[in-house]
Amino acid sequence: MKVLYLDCQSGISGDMTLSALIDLGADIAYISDELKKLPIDPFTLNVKQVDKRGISAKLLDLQFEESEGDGHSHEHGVGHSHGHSHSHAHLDDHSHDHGHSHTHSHSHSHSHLDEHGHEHAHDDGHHSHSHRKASTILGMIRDSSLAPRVKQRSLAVFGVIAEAEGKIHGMDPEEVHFHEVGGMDSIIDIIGVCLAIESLAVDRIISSPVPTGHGKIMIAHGLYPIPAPATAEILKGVPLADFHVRGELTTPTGAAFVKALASEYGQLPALAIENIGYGAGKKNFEHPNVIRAVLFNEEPAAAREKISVLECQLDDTTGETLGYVMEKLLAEGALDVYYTPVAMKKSRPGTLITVLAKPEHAFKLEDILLRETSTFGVRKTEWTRRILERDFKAVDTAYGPVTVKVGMLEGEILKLSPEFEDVKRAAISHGVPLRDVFLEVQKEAGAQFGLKYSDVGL
Ligand SMILES: O=C([S-])c1cc(C(=O)S)c[n+]([C@@H]2O[C@H](COP(=O)(O)O)[C@@H](O)[C@H]2O)c1
Ligand code: NI
Repeated sequence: MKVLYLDCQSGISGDMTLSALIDLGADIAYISDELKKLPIDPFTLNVKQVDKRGISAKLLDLQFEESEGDGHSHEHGVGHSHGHSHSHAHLDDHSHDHGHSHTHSHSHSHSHLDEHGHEHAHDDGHHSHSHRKASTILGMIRDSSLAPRVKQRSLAVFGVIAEAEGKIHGMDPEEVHFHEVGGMDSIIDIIGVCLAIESLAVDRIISSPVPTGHGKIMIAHGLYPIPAPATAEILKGVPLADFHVRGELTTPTGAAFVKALASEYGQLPALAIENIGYGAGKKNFEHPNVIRAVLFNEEPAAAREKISVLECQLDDTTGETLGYVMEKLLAEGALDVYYTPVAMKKSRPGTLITVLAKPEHAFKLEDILLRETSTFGVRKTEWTRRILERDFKAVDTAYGPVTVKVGMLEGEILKLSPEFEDVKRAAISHGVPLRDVFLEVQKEAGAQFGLKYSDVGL
């Protein structure tokens, strides 16, 4: 299973991410071809190699083809309901960290209010560009021929942005009219990233903590704080990085990737790296302004799981209490509990209590140790364990049905283990030795699963 780690040490934006994934090996022709099936402006998608403080990285080179006659390169294929000719749609037209280079001849003034032509749109707090209404973009994605996971991921990203914009502007998310974030570039960045993820066959995404940058940014709405309100809204629940740089490091689109696509936040996973890609931001800082995309190949997910290990040792607890505590821990969901005799300080013999638990049960089990034993503290460590896939099958025997636990490695049956309580019940009810029932289950289970007796772990 492929795992993608987004190392956002200099923040994250749409074009940086797309560049990094292309650098990582995503098929640019596939991305471009799939995007061209959508009703969007004609474009060419390229990347060029740039140097960002000594790191060679890909920079997105997205060019829109000029349309004849109107001097306006963007016909806004999504919706096309507006007749006015202001040139507003492109989110990279302002000074924040975007790598798109445009070749259109019409003059983008680089004064945001003007170039986005949005002043009119804000008179009543609503916007008239139906081509950038959230519901129109979401509809276009739903009606497209994009692969199911590409659709699902793109909808999730746009959904997160629409929710945030809706909250900021006090509107229904479906009715939100994107400005910068709704431009053709953004549509290409967002769906392009989802296509790139598909091209790399990524199943799981982890993101580093995210630095936002600080200061002010001029956008269509005016002079806004950094992080922009939409970015801040989207980043709720995402750990921020303790790295403070003047300027916008993370944009709403970048934040939305992290929020909608990553299932975990944290450090690089403890896996072998397969490949690394660097995507450049447009700005230059004292640090390399790049995002690093790292690809891992993980063992099949089912084969390894996380467990919590709880420990404490006691030198003043009775055997009666220890017996009671073990039963209680198991009843409350511990996977296993075991006691190890230990020699403790002051020459005292003691008992080390070890509890294996699912991470979600750890807190409750710690409570039991703290309340029911004399300990003043509990240690917790996180382990992973590789386990066989398992299934439970009923096997008919001369002593009635007995449940057998089947252990498999990549589909191959390695172990058949009769459930002890079933065997015990059958032995008692038939008045036969436990061993006779075991041997009978061994014979029947071996025959049912086509294993030799010697392969049946009885
Ligand atoms: O377009 C809109 S409404 C918009 C809102 C906000 C808010 O925070 S609200 C911020 N921005 C700025 O647009 C650019 C583009 O962001 P991308 O995610 O499309 O790269 C960025 O500078 C945002 O701060 C736009
Ligand atoms: Ni607005």
